[in-house]
Amino acid sequence: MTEEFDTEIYYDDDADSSHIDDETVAVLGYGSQGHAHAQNLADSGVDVIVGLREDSSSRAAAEDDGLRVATPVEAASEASIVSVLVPDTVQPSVYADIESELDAGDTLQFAHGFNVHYGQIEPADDVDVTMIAPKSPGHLVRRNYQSGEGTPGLLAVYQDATGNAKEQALAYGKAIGCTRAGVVETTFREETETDLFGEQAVLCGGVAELIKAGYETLVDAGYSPEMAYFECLNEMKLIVDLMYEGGLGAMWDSVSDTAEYGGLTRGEVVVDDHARENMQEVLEQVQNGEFAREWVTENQAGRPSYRQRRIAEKNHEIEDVGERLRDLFAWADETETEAESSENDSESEKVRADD
Ligand SMILES: NC(=O)C1=CN([C@@H]2O[C@H](COP(=O)(O)OP(=O)(O)OC[C@H]3O[C@@H](n4cnc5c(N)ncnc54)[C@H](OP(=O)(O)O)[C@@H]3O)[C@@H](O)[C@H]2O)C=CC1
Ligand SMILES: CC[C@](O)(C(C)=O)C(=O)O
Ligand SMILES: [Mg+2]
Ligand SMILES: [Mg+2]
Repeated sequence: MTEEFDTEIYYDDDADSSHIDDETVAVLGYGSQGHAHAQNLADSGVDVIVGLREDSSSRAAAEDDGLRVATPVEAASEASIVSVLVPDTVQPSVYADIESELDAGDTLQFAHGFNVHYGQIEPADDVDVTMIAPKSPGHLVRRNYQSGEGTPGLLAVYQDATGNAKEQALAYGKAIGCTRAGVVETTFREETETDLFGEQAVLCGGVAELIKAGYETLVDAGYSPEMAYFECLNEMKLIVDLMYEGGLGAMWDSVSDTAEYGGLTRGEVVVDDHARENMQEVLEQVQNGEFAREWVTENQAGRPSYRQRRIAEKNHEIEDVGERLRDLFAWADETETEAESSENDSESEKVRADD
């Protein structure tokens, strides 16, 4: 454990596998996170049972991967740790089905705090409620486990009925490979609010809008779509790789002085005070529950706005240009292989299903 920072970071040596070795873990869902947790747990010697609907499209994949599969109710009934890895929007109804299968002293384990934090799931007082949230898409959680690297994650304890919740969560984090890289202790509230803000304002929403706005600015000014694609989307990965390896400094060191001066003076023109005020508003809507209420209502209404926005995003010109360009260049094969290996990525399956 290191205490160099205010937050504590836990590694393999801080986790005692005996807290999970003799338990049965029900992994509900076999999508992005579910397939990674289930396979990593099993490879770490933990008894795993995957909980899926009778007619689940994921059932064949889980069985092909050598895992036992049952319904969520059967799996929860057999297990002492229930890892809830179905989509956030269906977790409340799946929880309602399995609630009566939880015995005193069992554990409800999450990878994101949305439903507990916003009161969509109210666990009984006599169960432990914990979170190990890998800070990564599920396919990398699996890939990093297999390569030996591990994936950084967060640990939080919402409810400690047994007095053993944190130790068991750490053992779970070790079994899925997170403590190899490092696990940071946090709370359900902090994980939920920072995760939602990050994906909305920066990682997913912010970056996608920045890319499209840059692309449209160049194309509207008469530059070729191919140039705009390379400049605003393709090169993004190469720049972010440098930041990932060595922070912003590594990126500024590697680009030309011209890029560095231009970036340092013009970046703040684009992300100006107005953009920062908008970010603040996005954060407030996460903090005061407005986003959560909107997302719950959107689902209850059958996702009309979500579907419409997905279609518009898919039909953006940059997607067509990118598809054609990726086919023409050497890295196309590698990209395709990675996408194909993401068979369990239900996000991409959902998009395909909506097509
Ligand atoms: N995606 C990620 O990388 C990350 C996700 N998380 C969190 O992990 C959790 C899981 O997310 P994610 O992995 O994206 O989920 P997915 O969308 O990938 O989950 C899909 C899986 O859930 C099953 N499922 C869907 N609906 C039901 C249902 N009603 N009953 C039973 N099973 C069902 C699907 O099976 P079927 O074939 O039956 O539809 C499929 O196996 C969430 O809390 C999320 O916030 C945290 C960090 C990153
Ligand atoms: C960044 C998106 C994420 O929060 C994640 C992969 O961590 C998610 O909800 O998928
Ligand atoms: Mg996240
Ligand atoms: Mg998230």
